[in-house]
Amino acid sequence: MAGKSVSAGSDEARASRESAPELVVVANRLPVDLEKLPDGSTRWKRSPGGLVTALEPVLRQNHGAWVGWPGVPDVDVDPIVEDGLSLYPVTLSSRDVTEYYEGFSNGTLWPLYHDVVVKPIFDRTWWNTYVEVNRRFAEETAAIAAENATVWVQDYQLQLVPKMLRMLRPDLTIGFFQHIPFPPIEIFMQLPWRTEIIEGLLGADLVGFHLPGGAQNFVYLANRLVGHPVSRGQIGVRSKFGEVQVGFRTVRAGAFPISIDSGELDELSKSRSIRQRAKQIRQELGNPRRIMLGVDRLDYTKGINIRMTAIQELLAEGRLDPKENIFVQLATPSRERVEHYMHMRDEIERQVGRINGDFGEVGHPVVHYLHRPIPRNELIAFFVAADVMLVTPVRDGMNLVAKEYVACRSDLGGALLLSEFTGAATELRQAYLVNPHDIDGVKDSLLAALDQAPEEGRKRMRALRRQVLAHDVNRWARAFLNALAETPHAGETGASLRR
Ligand SMILES: O=P(O)(O)OC[C@H]1O[C@H](O[C@H]2O[C@H](CO)[C@@H](O)[C@H](O)[C@H]2O)[C@H](O)[C@@H](O)[C@@H]1O
Ligand SMILES: Cc1cn([C@@H]2O[C@H](COP(=O)(O)OP(=O)(O)O)[C@@H](O)[C@H]2O)c(=O)[nH]c1=O
Repeated sequence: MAGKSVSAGSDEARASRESAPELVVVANRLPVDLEKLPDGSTRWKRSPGGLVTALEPVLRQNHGAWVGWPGVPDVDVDPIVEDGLSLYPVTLSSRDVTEYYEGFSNGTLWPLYHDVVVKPIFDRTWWNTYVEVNRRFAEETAAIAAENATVWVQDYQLQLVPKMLRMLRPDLTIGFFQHIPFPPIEIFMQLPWRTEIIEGLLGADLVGFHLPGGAQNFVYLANRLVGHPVSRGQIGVRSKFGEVQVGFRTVRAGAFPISIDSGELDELSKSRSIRQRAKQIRQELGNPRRIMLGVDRLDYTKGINIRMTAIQELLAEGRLDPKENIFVQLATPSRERVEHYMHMRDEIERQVGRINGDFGEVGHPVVHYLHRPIPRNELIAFFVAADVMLVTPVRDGMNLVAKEYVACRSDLGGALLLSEFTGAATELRQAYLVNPHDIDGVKDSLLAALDQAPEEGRKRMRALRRQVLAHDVNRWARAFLNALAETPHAGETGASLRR
């Protein structure tokens, strides 16, 4: 890759930075994945997940650069410029993928940060590779960013990058955003490398979280684990930031709930082609009275098994008629070589088989389950077609799908069943909010959502849409980047710091 062997501080590197990007996003994945086809050729396809959904439009509008992994191991790809967005691929070996991505990121940090919903694995080899790969991302970024550029590092896979990058390029303004929950102190303290992670994050000027609780946990840990003086007081949403004094630098921590391009989705969902496709989907499903929908990466945090259990029990109790109600679960394959994901898939597919075996008829299954990525327009048509959207994670940083469903319901139809344990639940208060651990509560709320009076449904959806349309992804990015630009420079300390 260009710039690879040039040291960040050399004259050559500085000269090439004159036309270099002023805004650089650094994320584990590029917004596109390289796909290897059976004939040996390759093509690019959109990467899964909400991080890409949120950041891609922002970066395109700002003609920025994106540093990330192209999604397959052992490929060396040249930088690409497409539609004003420059992509700088970082190569990961098969071993890196196993130990840094599947191992430390998704076998250690992911379950630890999601309430230890499955047991995290603490493996020193994985940690060492995590450090090594973080260093590579920092070096790649240091080599391409313009003088005094703004660099925005994303998510739990790259928590050491801010500190490493600051050491390589002290001229940069560095932001970090955590897309998954930042866990309660007692849980975080289990991590053998807890101090290194906090120190890594403290390399940033601004550390962002979806919710004030995450920011608060981080500020507390900066004091407890590293002994830095920190500010007191409650952290607000997009306001009232926490502060950590790191030598002469002030690091701020704040809450910035992420969102979607709601205006675009609203428009698209009203288009003739999407409306027609939504109608066709209902027909293809046999024109049932009511369609329930789930849309997720196949991840054990998403509570897909919980909604299946609720539906199964309601059918068994005769409270849900299998002739009138069908459930569509769209599940994108995710992290398929990680053991807990394999178990989850087996469990869900058993549940699908059992429900259809017990309650389906030939040609009329109750559950329609697709295990593949669904293209964006097709997803939008499903959102328009569905009567109740089921979002039941046991823990989720935000959950953009919940917001997307709302943005697509300009007809004020449909109902959103939403777990209290998603970031989205703090904003979408007029959803049917459920505790996913309380199956009876989930069942009752599901029936209430299915049977809601039309006026009640419209009232709820109107309020939900007001929230989602007013708080879009652009507002999120602007709020974060403006706060980053206003971060006090070295020496300008906050008022009330405590050790
Ligand atoms: O890259 P993968 O391992 O395939 O995973 C996909 C993404 O999943 C996670 O998404 C999170 O970010 C969303 C946007 O902020 C948020 O709504 C959701 O609650 C999170 O789970 C992960 O954090 C990303 O890094 C992954 O790319
Ligand atoms: C299943 C599916 C999803 N999408 C899109 O992916 C993101 C998912 O974001 P969310 O915040 O809900 O969760 P994670 O980031 O995965 O943890 C959302 O924009 C979906 O529309 C998709 O494009 N295709 C799919 O099949």
